[in-house]
Amino acid sequence: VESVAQASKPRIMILATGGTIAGTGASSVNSASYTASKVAVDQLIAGVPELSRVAEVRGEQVMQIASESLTNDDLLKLARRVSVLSKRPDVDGIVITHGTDTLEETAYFLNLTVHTDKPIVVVGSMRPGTALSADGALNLYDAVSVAGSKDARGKGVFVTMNDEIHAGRDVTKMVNIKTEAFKSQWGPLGMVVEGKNYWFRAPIKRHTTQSEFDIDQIQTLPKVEIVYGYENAPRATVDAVGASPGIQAIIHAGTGNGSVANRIVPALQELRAKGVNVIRSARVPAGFVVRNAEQPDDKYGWVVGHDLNPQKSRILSMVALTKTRDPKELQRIFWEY
Ligand SMILES: NC(=O)CC[C@H](N)C(=O)O
Repeated sequence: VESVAQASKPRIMILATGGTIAGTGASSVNSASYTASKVAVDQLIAGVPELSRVAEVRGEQVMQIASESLTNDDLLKLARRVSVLSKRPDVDGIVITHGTDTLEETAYFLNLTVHTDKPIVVVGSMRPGTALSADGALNLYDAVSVAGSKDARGKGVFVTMNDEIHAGRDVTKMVNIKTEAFKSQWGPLGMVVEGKNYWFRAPIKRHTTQSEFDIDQIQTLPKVEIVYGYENAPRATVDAVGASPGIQAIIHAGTGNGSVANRIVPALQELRAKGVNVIRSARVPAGFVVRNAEQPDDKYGWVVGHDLNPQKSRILSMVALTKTRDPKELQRIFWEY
């Protein structure tokens, strides 16, 4: 009877990439100063024996880095591994442990490019495992329970932090220091309590199996950079970034409703004339950029980033540019994903 019960448990792969969830501090009171990306995946799993209550887990160390140092090559490597594992009949779901600083970018990239119905959950922590009230163990337990849940199938990529289940597309790191670091402006999808999932909503934007993008067909990612808007910002920054060899799009992290300083508008227009796409996003952490408000996007051939923040706008632009450089098509993609 015991072995039958064992066999019926979902089989979850845990891919470890580093971050605070794999961090260690000098003492239990070091919640903020510690070294990230130290603990190996087997040790992480051994530290949470409760995982065996909800799943049969296996671990794999894909990399061991702080997420602020993640490159496009790292992202492609991780996504390809997730894609391969998601096709295996002995894998029911995938959990990725990750540093929290750029976790939202990785989660959105996987959401856009991995073709699977199987749950993929990206998870991190705000305190290292050595700290008082460390949050990584419960976050990981929650992630594994979501990855093994039938209710989570076909809903794209998730992030589980602080008992909440967030859509990888919507979630962003809003607060540093605190364990309630991750928020979605449209709300979380659900919660995990004692390993049980409670769902309240589902994502509406295209993802995973419904996506026109597929990691198995993406060889490289085009260069897309971000420039920040602020009082007295010079056009020289835009010019310098625009002169970067091979650049295909520039994300303008504008003020307010994606507004652009009068001295920067001509710099962006010149780049557009050279074939570089201009995406208007905003530095404001919530709301969304309205097309043709603040700037005449139709007239300039610019694209608006919808409700995606600058870093997520960069992820979607890179993925979209693997298929098209037409700003009308790019805008359609920004509405749909
Ligand atoms: N809380 C964290 O995971 C931050 C640690 C590190 N800066 C990273 O993003 O990997």
